[in-house]
Amino acid sequence: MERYQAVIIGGGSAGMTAASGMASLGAKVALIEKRDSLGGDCLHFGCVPSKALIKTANMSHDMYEAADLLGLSISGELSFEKVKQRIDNARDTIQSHDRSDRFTELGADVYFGEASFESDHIINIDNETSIYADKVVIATGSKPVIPPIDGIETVPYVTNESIFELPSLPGKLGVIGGGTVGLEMAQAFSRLGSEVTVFEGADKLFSKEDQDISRFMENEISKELEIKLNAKVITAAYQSEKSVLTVEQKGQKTDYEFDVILVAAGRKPAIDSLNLENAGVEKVKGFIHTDATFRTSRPHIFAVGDTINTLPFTHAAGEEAKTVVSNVLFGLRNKLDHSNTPWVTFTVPEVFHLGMTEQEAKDQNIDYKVFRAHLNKVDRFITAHETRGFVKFITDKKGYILGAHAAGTDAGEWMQLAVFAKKNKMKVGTLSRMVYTYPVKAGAVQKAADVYWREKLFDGPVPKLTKKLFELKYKLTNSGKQEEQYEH
Ligand SMILES: Cc1cc2nc3c(=O)[nH]c(=O)nc-3n(C[C@H](O)[C@H](O)[C@H](O)COP(=O)(O)OP(=O)(O)OC[C@H]3O[C@@H](n4cnc5c(N)ncnc54)[C@H](O)[C@@H]3O)c2cc1C
Ligand SMILES: NC(=O)c1ccc[n+]([C@@H]2O[C@H](COP(=O)([O-])OP(=O)(O)OC[C@H]3O[C@@H](n4cnc5c(N)ncnc54)[C@H](O)[C@@H]3O)[C@@H](O)[C@H]2O)c1
Repeated sequence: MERYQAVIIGGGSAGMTAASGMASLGAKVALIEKRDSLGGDCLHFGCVPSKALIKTANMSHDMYEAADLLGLSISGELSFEKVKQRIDNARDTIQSHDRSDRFTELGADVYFGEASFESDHIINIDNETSIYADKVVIATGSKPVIPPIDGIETVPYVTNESIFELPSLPGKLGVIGGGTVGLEMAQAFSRLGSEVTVFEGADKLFSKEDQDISRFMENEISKELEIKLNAKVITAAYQSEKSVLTVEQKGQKTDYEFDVILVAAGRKPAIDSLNLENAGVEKVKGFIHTDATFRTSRPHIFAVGDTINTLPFTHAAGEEAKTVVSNVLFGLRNKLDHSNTPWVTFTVPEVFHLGMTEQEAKDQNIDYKVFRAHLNKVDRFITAHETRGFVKFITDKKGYILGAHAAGTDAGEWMQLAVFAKKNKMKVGTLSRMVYTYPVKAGAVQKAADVYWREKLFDGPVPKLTKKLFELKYKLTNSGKQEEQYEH
């Protein structure tokens, strides 16, 4: 039986990072992936295809808007095949960076097959091969939750795993779940020309965001999409090649007919087939339970990424995997908390989230301050006619950043400044005292940060003191001059 210092199960964002880190340090490593290529959900069914779709949909939407605005006309029909080609092209280009030979060149052995625990140190691959692992990293990611809706199995619904393979653009698309996946997809399909309705069980959208952001975004998104809140999908049926959802809202039941249904009702860890019980690895609320060093209930077995209950994002999975490398190989106890890990929702406008929301600051009885700027006061956004949105910083009393939130065009790009400042324990005022090129979108960050100095300099005791000082100086200078005048 082949023996390894570390076996990594799952060749997605987390698994690939852990495997390349460990192999680069010279450890004998195996990486096991159940699909026939590496890359994981992010590459095949998640971030990459969805962002390629969103960009393409926005191009189409902006083109029609521009034509309208400039008196041009557009002819021809959108080719969904071409949309899919752009998605495939982006996927293929990134896939080439995630080739398995990149890992074999680093010295790792890559196995393609489904892994499960035979015992706490023996990993079985496809019921054929068994390998010995001194240490194990579980990085098997997550999969879509299919809610218990009567008849859902009779409907040919799609999830994020199949939506990018649709043969044609759906005329009418019903989306179950108004979370990140649901809204990003719903807006993109709507912008390509589908008629989209989103059914969200909760009473609001963007529920993890700061309340100002969620209220603003709910309003923005509702301008483009049909949103049904507090909507409970009770039954699903397939009739005459249409999917019919019966939805209960405010005690009333209504039937809606769609060409395609997207189920985007959340995700759960993909750990069912791992036989965790053979290794004694414990779960809590369906996630693998770990400590802050990513050790599970069995200290030689680690878990990272979407299998654990932290932040379900690619960059979070990657950072967890980096942290775990030295913990696995050198027995260190490096920890990672996600207080400086941002996330972005790639709707239009884009939403950026870092750290505490205002409500969280209130709940923790923190004496906080808020600094904000609206994009309609920022020249770059005014010149681009993209003034929908705002920036909001939440700081402690002294101005140290606790949270940073924004909605606006490309907010995910220009708000990265806030991550640097927060991680390096800077006051929000620091973001004011640097020279920004004029005019850039990051000017919104400066505008919000400027408020810190305005309050400090102009609302505090300083202006009173300087006023007195200037009055005194004026008197002294001018009283001499007046006497001189009288003498003449
Ligand atoms: C539609 C969509 C869009 C998203 N967009 C973004 C985004 O823009 N930005 C962002 O940060 N995050 C985004 N995410 C989230 C992101 O995809 C995940 O957080 C990330 O992929 C998690 O990485 P991971 O390594 O934990 O899991 P994955 O990347 O899913 O990798 C897990 C791998 O393990 C393999 N595997 C599973 N079981 C086994 C087994 N038994 N044996 C062997 N291999 C196994 C799987 O095949 C998979 O390749 C998106 C998710 C979705 C669904
Ligand atoms: N831009 C990004 O970084 C990005 C993009 C997409 C996904 N993701 C990640 O993927 C994760 C999963 O996304 P998701 O949108 O599937 O999950 P989610 O948890 O964000 O949203 C699921 C939504 O579905 C609703 N819901 C659940 N069951 C329902 C039902 N029966 N009827 C109506 N509504 C129902 C929930 O109330 C919730 O609002 C996210 O947490 C996110 O971390 C990230």
